Amino acid sequence: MEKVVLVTGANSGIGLALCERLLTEDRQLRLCLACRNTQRAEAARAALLTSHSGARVDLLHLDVGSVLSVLSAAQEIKARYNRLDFLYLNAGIMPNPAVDIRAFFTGFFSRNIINMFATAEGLLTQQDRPNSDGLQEVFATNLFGHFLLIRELEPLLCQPGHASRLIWTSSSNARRSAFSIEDIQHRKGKEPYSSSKYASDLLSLALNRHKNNQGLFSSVTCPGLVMTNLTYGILPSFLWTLIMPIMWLIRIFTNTFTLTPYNGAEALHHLFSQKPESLDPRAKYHSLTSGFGNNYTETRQMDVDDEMSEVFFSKLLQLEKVVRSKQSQRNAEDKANQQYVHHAE
Ligand SMILES: NC(=O)C1=CN([C@@H]2O[C@H](COP(=O)(O)OP(=O)(O)OC[C@H]3O[C@@H](n4cnc5c(N)ncnc54)[C@H](OP(=O)(O)O)[C@@H]3O)[C@@H](O)[C@H]2O)C=CC1
Ligand SMILES: CC(C)CCC[C@@H](C)[C@H]1CC[C@H]2C3=C(CC[C@]12C)[C@@]1(C)CCC(=O)C[C@@H]1CC3
Repeated sequence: MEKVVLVTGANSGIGLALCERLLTEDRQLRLCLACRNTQRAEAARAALLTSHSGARVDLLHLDVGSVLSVLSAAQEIKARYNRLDFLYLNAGIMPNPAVDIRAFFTGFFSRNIINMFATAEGLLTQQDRPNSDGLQEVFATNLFGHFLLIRELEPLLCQPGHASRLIWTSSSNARRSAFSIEDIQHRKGKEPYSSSKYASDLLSLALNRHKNNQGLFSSVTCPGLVMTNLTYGILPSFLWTLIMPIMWLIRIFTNTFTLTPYNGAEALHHLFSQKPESLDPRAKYHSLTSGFGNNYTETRQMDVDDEMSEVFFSKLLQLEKVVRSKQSQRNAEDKANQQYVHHAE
């Protein structure tokens, strides 16, 4: 039976590399690239079909940071497919990043150097802002849009006698200290990216608790440090060019510098062939690359607890209600406006 796999943020970086790897693994696959940028999505599809002629690759417009787009994309998915085996929740942003150079040099000459390079702890801040739905953009894109998508797709994902899988692209930058259960959207802090990734770790745990008995299994991955559009946005390009040889050198000392999207997609690809029974709901699956360039996946325990994940889950359900009712109000207003224009004409 052909598997249906949907990947969000599939037009570049880790998402696109994952699609390449999945098509190499399973030629029968029906792959759906869910992307917000249609032009880039078409280019990605063309590239995939060049290396895998005859493959079944569909496109779907999805801006995961927009409630309206998520709701209409979900309708489209339910109309197109009668099953969804894998949903890769991969799209992500890190807007306006800034590196704390002083913290970098302090860390560089300390015992914390390896951890600093692996997790960017204390190094990175971002500036976030509310989007047109009134949600913080990083939270909306990296977490809430995906949550809403899962909720909308439950009829496909939770089918009796059939297991479906969620696979999150989290990060080594996900830190409990950056997340506040009182401020789940991270309105007040300067580490919305770290907070949103920690939130995905919490949500995955809660989803497993609530949905495993309905055949839905969630896992969290960490791709390591990968050179993609997201990372290239952190430093000016001349600086990346300057430090690139150093980055390849550091790779000898830390296996988390996976660097290429192909390597970064290792754990995401590894999970594709794992049976649901073998998954650990509290584990993060890390893509790692040895100094000799060999890829492997390692499981490490996440710093998450049941109580916090449960509170977080109920807060998300509450927010979902608010967001849905706002959206229906908007739809009603739009309809009324259209009727008004129609009558006026
Ligand atoms: N690179 C790294 O070192 C690491 C990355 N990650 C995570 O990996 C994931 C993939 O990022 P990466 O490949 O590095 O970076 P890229 O910028 O190459 O890929 C990000 C993808 O997400 C898409 N995207 C962003 N916002 C939206 C949106 N609102 N709706 C739909 N798609 C969207 C982008 O599409 P578009 O072309 O439209 O912008 C793009 O396809 C992210 O979740 C990131 O946080 C985690 C750890 C490390
Ligand atoms: C100032 C310079 C000479 C050197 C700066 C190096 C940093 C830019 C990088 C060191 C650790 C990196 C890292 C990430 C981004 C780039 C670094 C901060 C991530 C935060 C990228 C996105 C992730 O999800 C995790 C990465 C962890 C490590």
